[in-house]
Amino acid sequence: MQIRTGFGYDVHRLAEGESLILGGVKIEHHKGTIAHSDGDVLLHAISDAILGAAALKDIGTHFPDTDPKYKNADSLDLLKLSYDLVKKKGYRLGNLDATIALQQPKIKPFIDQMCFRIAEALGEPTEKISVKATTTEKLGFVGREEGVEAYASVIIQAI
Ligand SMILES: Nc1ccn([C@@H]2O[C@H](COP(=O)(O)O)[C@@H](O)[C@H]2O)c(=O)n1
Ligand SMILES: C[C@@]1(CO)OP(=O)(O)OP(=O)(O)OC[C@H]1O
Repeated sequence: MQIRTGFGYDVHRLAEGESLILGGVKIEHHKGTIAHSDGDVLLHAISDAILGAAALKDIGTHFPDTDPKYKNADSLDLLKLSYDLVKKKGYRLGNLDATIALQQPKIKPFIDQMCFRIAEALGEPTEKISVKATTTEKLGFVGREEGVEAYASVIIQAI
């Protein structure tokens, strides 16, 4: 069985009054992400990891942030479309593991819901999906609450 790995990373700036959407879940907070789409940094990292595993470049290539079509786009749709490309190339998700780096708020209460939304968008069981969170102990731009980062790694398998 052919197995391939993929890795994704994304960062978005945080600003007062913007929406904070992570893993398809809206989280009430005084700050949110600045982006062309809905700014779901976690789903962008996961989409890049899935595309990268199949050597299909990245979401910026497939869904450019200069295209008005993707203004305020739901990143669950972009994730689904990314996975459609990977499946078309003959691969299925083995598993995915992701980490969000965010100083505030605590997002642990929303993690299961994020995994559910991701699994639903991919049409895969939740057992294949893992999402974690960390602060950066108040260090760097994440620690200063200027931005949020996400890292994702995946395995895909040839069907
Ligand atoms: N935005 C965040 C950051 C972290 N968590 C959870 O808290 C635990 C402790 O975080 P440290 O950065 O102090 O290690 C971490 O393991 C996460 O479960 C969170 O919910 N939201
Ligand atoms: C998602 C896209 C497309 O709207 O834009 P943004 O929401 O700005 O996100 P980013 O991760 O900077 O780039 C990927 C783009 O394709």
